[in-house]
Amino acid sequence: MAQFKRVIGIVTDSIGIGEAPDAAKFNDEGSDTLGHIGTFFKGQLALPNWQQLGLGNIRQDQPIEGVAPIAHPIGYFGKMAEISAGKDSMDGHWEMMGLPVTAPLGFFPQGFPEALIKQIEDFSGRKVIVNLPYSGTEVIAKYGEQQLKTGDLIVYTSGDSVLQIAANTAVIPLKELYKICEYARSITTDAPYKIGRVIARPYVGDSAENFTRTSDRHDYALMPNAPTDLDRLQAAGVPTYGVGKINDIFSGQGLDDGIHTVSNVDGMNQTIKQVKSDRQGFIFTNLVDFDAMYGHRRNAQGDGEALMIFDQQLGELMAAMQPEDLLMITSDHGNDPTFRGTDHTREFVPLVVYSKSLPGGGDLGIRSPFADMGATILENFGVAGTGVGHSFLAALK
Ligand SMILES: O=P(O)(O)O[C@H]1O[C@H](CO)[C@@H](O)[C@H]1O
Ligand SMILES: [Mn+2]
Ligand SMILES: [Mn+2]
Repeated sequence: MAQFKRVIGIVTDSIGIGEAPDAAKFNDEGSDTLGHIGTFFKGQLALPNWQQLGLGNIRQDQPIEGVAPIAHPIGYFGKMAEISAGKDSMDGHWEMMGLPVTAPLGFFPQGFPEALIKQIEDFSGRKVIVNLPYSGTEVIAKYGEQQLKTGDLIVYTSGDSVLQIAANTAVIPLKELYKICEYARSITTDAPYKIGRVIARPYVGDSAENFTRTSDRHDYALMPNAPTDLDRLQAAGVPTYGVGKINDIFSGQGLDDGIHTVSNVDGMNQTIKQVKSDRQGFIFTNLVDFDAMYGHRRNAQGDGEALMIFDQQLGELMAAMQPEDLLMITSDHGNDPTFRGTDHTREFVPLVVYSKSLPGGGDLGIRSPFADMGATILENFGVAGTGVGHSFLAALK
């Protein structure tokens, strides 16, 4: 018998809580997404619901401005350290579900090899331009007008193992962009490429002043190379449901069902809707706006505002929860909006856990790997794991 009938896992994408022990390896010493957003807001960051659950108690020694530790948190709190070789969403989410990505994926900081570009050109009949690491909004601001005239493909990468193709849908229709990305995915899964994700980046607009990316972004991740905890849950008959980009990150593996979303607000509304329904099992939600709209854009104001909106919706979610529900909120990596560059940052991620049927107040300490989350969910549903993570179910008392 499951202790909790439902588990709701929410990933606030890219909200780290201070440099990880191995941050130096990533040149990310000093990064601190939540801490620096707090400082930026000069005490005006207010996350009362998350704080009630224990968010501020994770960092008693170095409090987050506006999110002080409280005497009696109603949830359990801790932070998690990643062991995967990369600091991308795929690494983070797979690791949460018991599959750390230990073999490094392909990185092409100087751009992709000519041979690969040529294959994409031959397949698409379009020329490839840029082929360098770039911020996705900057690359379309700079090359979008050229693309409008020529129909060339804007290929770019980042500090992650990603091949991204930006296309103005007025000259490269969405369906065509997806086809090209599917092709690019099919030729980059193995060595020497082994690219974590191919990402379709459609946008609209007729000049650099108004180019806007659309929510038709599509991520083509590598297939998990081994079963994840999602597969184990599914095989045991525990229903699994993904909200937001969860389905893309796992290439649908181990997910019975799910829904794509257009924003954080939509993602939370969809999650609340499921919680209010008679859905059972595991609901896994990713909220990507923190990352795509604010973290990579180094927009601390926007990031903090989005956190406060999330917190209000968290209040709604908590109100909708039943006593037999267990909520876990964590993140997949950092993306400090005050840090140099525009890439993810190697940080601890916050972990808070809550159920109406539990007294709360417990310190879960530092958990590593992220797979402790999946191990806890498996133990709850009585499903065997591989021993990669360590369940903290017994600490929830
Ligand atoms: O700058 P944009 O296009 O948002 O891309 C960012 O989004 C990618 C996927 O999260 C990251 O690797 C980074 O490149
Ligand atoms: Mn992410
Ligand atoms: Mn990102």
